[in-house]
Amino acid sequence: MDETATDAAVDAPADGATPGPPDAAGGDPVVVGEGVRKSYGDVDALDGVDLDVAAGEVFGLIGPNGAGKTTLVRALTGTTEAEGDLRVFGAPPRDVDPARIGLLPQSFDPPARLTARELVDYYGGLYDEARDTESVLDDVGMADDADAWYETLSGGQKRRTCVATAVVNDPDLLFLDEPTTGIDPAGRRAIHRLIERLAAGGTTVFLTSHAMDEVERLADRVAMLRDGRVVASGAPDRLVAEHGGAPRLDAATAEPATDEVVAAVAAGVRERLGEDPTVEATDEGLRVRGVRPESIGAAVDALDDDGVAFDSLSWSEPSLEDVYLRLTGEEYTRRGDGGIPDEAAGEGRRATDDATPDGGRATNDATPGGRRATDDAAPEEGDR
Ligand SMILES: Nc1ncnc2c1ncn2[C@@H]1O[C@H](COP(=O)(O)OP(=O)(O)OP(=O)(O)O)[C@@H](O)[C@H]1O
Repeated sequence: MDETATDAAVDAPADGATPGPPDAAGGDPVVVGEGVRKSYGDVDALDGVDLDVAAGEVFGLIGPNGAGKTTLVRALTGTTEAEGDLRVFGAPPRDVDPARIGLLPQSFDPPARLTARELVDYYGGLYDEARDTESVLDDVGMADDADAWYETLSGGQKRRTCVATAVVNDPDLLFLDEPTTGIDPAGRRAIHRLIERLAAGGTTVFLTSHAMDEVERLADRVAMLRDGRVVASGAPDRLVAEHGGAPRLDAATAEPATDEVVAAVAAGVRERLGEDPTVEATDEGLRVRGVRPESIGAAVDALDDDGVAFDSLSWSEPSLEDVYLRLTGEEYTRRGDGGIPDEAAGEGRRATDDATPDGGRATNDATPGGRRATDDAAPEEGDR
């Protein structure tokens, strides 16, 4: 667990200079990117990214659709060209021994008329040394379905099989681009356990995911990309402490909360808790921020005092998801003020205001295990 490598907030400087990445703790970083840039036509997919990943670390990369996560993974695995200084095990990505790298691309369509076992066997056969196929299938929860053709597997089973092909060479550095998309909870847990086991064994893991709970659970450090820039990075708990906001009490009310109700509840909470609360109308009802566990009763009493009829109540600590929502400016309340911090609202810039939010592109990811194709010649085509 590396708590020291990167400060909890690293915003790109206004003058465009690219500060050197903070030192990763304990020896040379396995992955280094300094001033990494990549454009597709007018779209700046990466706009000066600095990062470093220490050996044995699980590094989580998060960000909205189109933020540049997959492009960064591709740049770091040598499957696309990018400007800037990129080093993996101290070498340019394309010079790294593929046997040391595992790669699960975001989009990966292996031959459909092979069984899961044959696929893992096939990818394992590309290396001088590979793990035992059966144990890899077992790791991803595919042992029982190993004889089914890939094309007949469910979406989640396919993804598990793809994960298996990415780890069959027992890589030192594993890139997982949204590994659990479409996988059911049991399968997700199996993948999480696998990542934890690999990390415990010394594998460095570079993980992108939209599942904040997954990243919060697995990652030692997280970098958040927005519009091709790192807008925050650090250990998840530090990010939550600095950007997650206050604990909150959510009341689901039958009627939408009017401004009058919001003001009355705010006054009541202020009186009962002795603090200046933030009360907001949400889609579901009301949200009171800054309610500590010992104050939940007083906050509920304040709702009662004002005759707020609620169907349910929930209290929650801030999480990485709150950090994400605040720093992407996606936090939403019905009244629209959302509690979005000024620094988040003004951070970064929209490099691609007119870019399609989901990337709007064909599948063009790399083959797993470091056997590479590039998209540079035909960026819109699939490469598999
Ligand atoms: N091969 C390509 N050709 C043209 N534009 C591309 C290509 N790959 C990515 N882009 C653009 O670069 C930007 C970053 O895309 P990227 O796929 O890296 O984002 P992402 O963070 O991985 O998104 P998502 O969460 O949707 O997977 C997007 O605007 C996308 O449209």
